[in-house]
Amino acid sequence: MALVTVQGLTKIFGHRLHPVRALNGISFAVEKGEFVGIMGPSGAGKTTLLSIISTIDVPTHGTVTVANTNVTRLRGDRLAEFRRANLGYVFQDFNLLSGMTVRENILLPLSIARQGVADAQDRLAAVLTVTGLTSLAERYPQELSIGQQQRVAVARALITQPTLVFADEPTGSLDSKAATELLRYLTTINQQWHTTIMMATHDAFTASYCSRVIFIKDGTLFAEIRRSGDRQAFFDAIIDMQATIGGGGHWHDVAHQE
Ligand SMILES: Nc1ncnc2c1ncn2[C@@H]1O[C@H](COP(=O)(O)OP(=O)(O)OP(=O)(O)O)[C@@H](O)[C@H]1O
Repeated sequence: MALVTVQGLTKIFGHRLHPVRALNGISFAVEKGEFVGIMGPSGAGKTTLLSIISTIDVPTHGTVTVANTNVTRLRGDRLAEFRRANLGYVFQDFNLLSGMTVRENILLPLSIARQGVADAQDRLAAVLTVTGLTSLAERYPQELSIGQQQRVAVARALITQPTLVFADEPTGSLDSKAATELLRYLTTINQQWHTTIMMATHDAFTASYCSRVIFIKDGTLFAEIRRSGDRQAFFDAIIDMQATIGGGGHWHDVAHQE
């Protein structure tokens, strides 16, 4: 049973006379426990796709089902409740609050959702461990490296124990060492907690940590590759696919070194 089903998704932006078709009838499914990368040239529709699946935007046509709920139909309180119960968000500009410690930033989503305090402390200990932040819990964001700040954003996304985590260019502002570290933590979360992750990225190295990469071009599904062997072989396959998809797109494909 798929956790996410995307069916005939179309998004048209702009004025009737100058429409921009960002998504063009795209369909695919994601199983529970997958770590899925979304790649494609600049303007292919990656952010638009992730925004609609994550309920931040609505499609012009088509449906998205997450955990048996048609999320494209949800509005108001029911949408807010669905997000709180099921979804976690990690973005490139991670928006930590500078007046709050790491611990307070991570706990913030729970105070909004009014979870019991005893449970919150258990969850806090678990997410601090899985993101390697236990010793930094009482620091303020500005006392951390950029990579550590991004891990706080991941911990904050995980504190509600979401079924599905969305990451849009999560390594975009990190150097290669911090990116590698973050990707290792995301892999641990995916493998130990079975959290399903959907991640948009330009970067083949980043995508090589996924279990499957979906390539989109001009708002439609171009190809997909599954990781079967080691990460280096998967990285090479991703680079080959980027060359194949090529065609007028712009890749920011600076390979990271481990
Ligand atoms: N709010 C908007 N209004 C009009 N056009 C938009 C809007 N958002 C996106 N688009 C257009 O839709 C298309 C897909 O954009 P999107 O941001 O989803 O691509 P992307 O694959 O994430 O690109 P990038 O890799 O450059 O971030 C582009 O042609 C873009 O210009």
